[in-house]
Amino acid sequence: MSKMEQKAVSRPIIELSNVSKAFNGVSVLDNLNLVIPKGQKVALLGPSGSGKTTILRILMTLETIDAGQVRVGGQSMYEEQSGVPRLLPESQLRSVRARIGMVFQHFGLFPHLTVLSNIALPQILNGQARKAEAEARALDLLQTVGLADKAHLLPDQLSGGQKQRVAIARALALQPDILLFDEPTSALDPQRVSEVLDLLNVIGETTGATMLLVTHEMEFARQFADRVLFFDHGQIVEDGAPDLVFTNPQDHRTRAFLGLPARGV
Ligand SMILES: Nc1ncnc2c1ncn2[C@@H]1O[C@H](COP(=O)(O)OP(=O)(O)OP(=O)(O)O)[C@@H](O)[C@H]1O
Repeated sequence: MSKMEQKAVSRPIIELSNVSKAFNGVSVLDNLNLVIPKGQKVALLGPSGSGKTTILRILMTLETIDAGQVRVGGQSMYEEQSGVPRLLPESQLRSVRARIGMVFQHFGLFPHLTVLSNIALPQILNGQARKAEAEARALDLLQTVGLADKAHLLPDQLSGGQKQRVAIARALALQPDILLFDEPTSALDPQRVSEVLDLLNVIGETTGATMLLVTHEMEFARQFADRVLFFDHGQIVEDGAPDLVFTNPQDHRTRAFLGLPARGV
């Protein structure tokens, strides 16, 4: 049994059922269905504007859906009112939110806080730890991402790759079992990309977290993912193991995106 098949038999941690979303009347996600088993590492690929980031933002409740349902760990995030999905009240969403961490494309660090405080603060605000405990955990995480010696610097005193590692440490601080990454390598020099890949692999192995990653870098996706999804106009047009999807995609839109000849040519 392949790695992907093994994970496919474990229970789903994320389920999007018939999810639609439009911005200003323009459809971005079109009746989308997606089931992600616990522990899977999924790369989301596809043309710009195809809806990849919107999926991450919906899971973070930074966007709401127009139709359908989203479940995390079996818990629904929406209730239906007059046929329209409404996000559940904050008190009921808290446990879902606590499970999900996101690393944003441009890091999203607080510029006036030290690296250590950037990682400690969410734990304190979340009521997960008091200051001393939060800072001890932040230092541990900085060790994990190889930046223990930068704890007292401000984010602007770090390189892009280092900022990215701080953002990853901050997402890990709340011990989520789902991690979302929006183009984690797009702001980095090419030589830093393999460092991020190594770090994500270490995190995957040590935490067993389910990871969803939006990227435009095919080689990165191939090395990172158990499963690759290609999006086109808000639909998943290809879904499979990286080796299959990159070498022999079935859908003509994926083939065009990858620069492969149409089938039968
Ligand atoms: N808050 C918003 N308001 C209006 N339009 C939006 C909003 N968020 C996203 N969009 C639009 O929705 C579409 C899908 O955006 P999304 O960011 O999900 O695409 P993407 O596949 O991640 O693209 P990229 O690869 O360029 O990041 C785009 O056309 C975008 O302009």
